Amino acid sequence: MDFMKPETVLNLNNIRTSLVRMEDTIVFNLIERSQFFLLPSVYVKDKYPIEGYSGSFMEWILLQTEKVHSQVRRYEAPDEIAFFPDQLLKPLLPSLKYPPVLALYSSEVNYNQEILDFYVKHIVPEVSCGQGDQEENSGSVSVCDVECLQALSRRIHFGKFVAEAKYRADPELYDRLIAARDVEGIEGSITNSTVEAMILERIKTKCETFGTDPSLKYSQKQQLKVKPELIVGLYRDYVIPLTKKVEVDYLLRRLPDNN
Ligand SMILES: C=C(O[C@@H]1C=C(C(=O)O)C=C[C@H]1O)C(=O)O
Repeated sequence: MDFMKPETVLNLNNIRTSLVRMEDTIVFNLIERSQFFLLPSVYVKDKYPIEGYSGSFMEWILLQTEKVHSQVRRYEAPDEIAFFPDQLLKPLLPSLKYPPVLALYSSEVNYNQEILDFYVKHIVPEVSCGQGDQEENSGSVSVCDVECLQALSRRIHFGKFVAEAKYRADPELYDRLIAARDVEGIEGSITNSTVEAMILERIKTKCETFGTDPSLKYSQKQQLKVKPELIVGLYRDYVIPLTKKVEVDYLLRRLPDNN
């Protein structure tokens, strides 16, 4: 997606194509995480004492990753939103002048804390290969978790582009729904059940495809690396509902004069 071209960025078909591509990243990252045990220690606050820091080891790695990535201006991009926006560093690279596509308040629509919570509480226990706290994997698991979280965050917050594209397609409708604070009306208007069903079916196929070793003969029964119904369930119960929450939140503030 070329974020320098507003007409490209706000084309709903282009946005949906980007969301399809993000499925690959999310499925592959969750397959990676499925190699490891639960490792609850990396999620326990102050389990690993770090001077001047209070929090879990995994969140420390996430914070340090965001600091490094902010220095290559990752969080200047409109499709990237940090888990620790107040602790980012000044970019070392010159700023890119992204054309304004989203509303000025867009960066305030940040669901990363909710994403972090459901990832640790619901996704890790389901995706990890079993109970276990092998300390030697603490670093690998934390790095893997950061990849998963960043991919989920980008996908869910892409809902802002979906919302902006839908608003521009029918500003009168949304101005009326927003003025009436009709949350249900907005939810109903942004929901496309056909697209959602296609996404869940495609996720199932991708898990079955990416989760097998193509070099093995079909006759050899293969243990899938990750249960397709598990990732489908995560998309159905968390990823899509959170994306829609982002859309609704973004739209509830999207009045004609605040773009
Ligand atoms: C993203 C869109 O908006 C909604 C959210 C979807 C999702 O999170 O996958 C899919 C369809 C819609 O219900 C869209 O219309 O493509």
